[in-house]
Amino acid sequence: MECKHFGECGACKVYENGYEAQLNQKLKINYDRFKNFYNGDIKVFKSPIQNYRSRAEFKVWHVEDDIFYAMNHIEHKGVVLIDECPQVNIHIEILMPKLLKKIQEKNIGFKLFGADFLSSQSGEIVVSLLYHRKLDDEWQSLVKEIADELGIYIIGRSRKQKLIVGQDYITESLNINNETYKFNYIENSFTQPNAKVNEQMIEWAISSLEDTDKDLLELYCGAGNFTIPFAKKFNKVLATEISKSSINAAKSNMKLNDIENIEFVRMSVEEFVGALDGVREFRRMQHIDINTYDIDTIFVDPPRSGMDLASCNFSTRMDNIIYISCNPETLVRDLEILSKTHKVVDMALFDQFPYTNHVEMGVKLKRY
Ligand SMILES: C[S@@+](CC[C@H](N)C(=O)[O-])C[C@H]1O[C@@H](n2cnc3c(N)ncnc32)[C@H](O)[C@@H]1O
Repeated sequence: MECKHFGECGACKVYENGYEAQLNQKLKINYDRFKNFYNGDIKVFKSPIQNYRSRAEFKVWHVEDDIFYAMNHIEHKGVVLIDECPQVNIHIEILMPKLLKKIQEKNIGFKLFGADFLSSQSGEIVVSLLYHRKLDDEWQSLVKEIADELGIYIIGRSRKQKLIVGQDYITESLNINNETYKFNYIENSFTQPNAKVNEQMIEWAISSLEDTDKDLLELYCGAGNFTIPFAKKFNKVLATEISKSSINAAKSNMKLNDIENIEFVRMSVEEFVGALDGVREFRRMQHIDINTYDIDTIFVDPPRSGMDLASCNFSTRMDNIIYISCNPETLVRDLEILSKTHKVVDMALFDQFPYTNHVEMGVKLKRY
């Protein structure tokens, strides 16, 4: 396990023991939860025990003339003031107190209620400052000074306003099977929160792909996090996603990695499945001739709500299904449908969210 104190660190030992105990507990719960679908070994992919989160959202709390980072209390009403946060990556952790100090020095804290951080592993950072007031030119010039002094990008957000100081994205490098992939992560769009676990998740998913000369269909592709490292394994890839900013980022990420065989389409899964079945025509699908695709594998990574019934039924037309889930409860519901035609042949637990009850699961299914 990584220790940021570079040695025999008592504090880290305490973290590590607590971490392992909780991870074992999560594993036990999920063996039990999925026992009706799978009784092989669940592969486990661990997180660093601290400094693992590449993005984090805090409230900004005002106490008289002072301001603090804060979070909602988990057990009761009210907030917890935060003076250190070892969960965020080391670059965000170092930045947090410095930024707060600058906000006070430059007097730009009036009606500031939130600060969202997004960082790459190399330390490129964009911070969104959220306000209950209109932001003016004076704010912009003071914030430019802060951004320059701290070497970060800052976005000011208030109702119907988004002011960009620098740029509204960072570029992350992921190491996947000893190759480097670059991704532009756009502020306020979905990105995987735990970079080290994300790398392991993509590697597991690649290892689950069959060698094939056929094509891949991906639903819920985001900014191409899986799509781009997958592309070499397939002749062509068709990938869909509902968010406009994510699909635009996915297209630019494809270019950033010199990949050409992916077609990204902005469509909800519901629209896409309907369009393929001819229920309705969509202009956004007009340039795609689905008959030129020979798809035998589908990869899905839905939000916490899981897939809908129509998309689950649609997926069962494929020989191979790979499902990444950030909510085991909706995964169980969806497996009830998928397992009627497909057998679960492999499962993995990714500890994206240490010290919480949440886990990310990976499932590989093959047609009976
Ligand atoms: C868990 S994220 C995964 C994104 C991507 N695979 C990644 O690893 O970064 C789920 C994605 O599903 C998208 N999404 C949510 N509801 C959707 C829907 N009904 N149809 C298509 N995409 C949807 C979200 O915008 C988000 O990008």
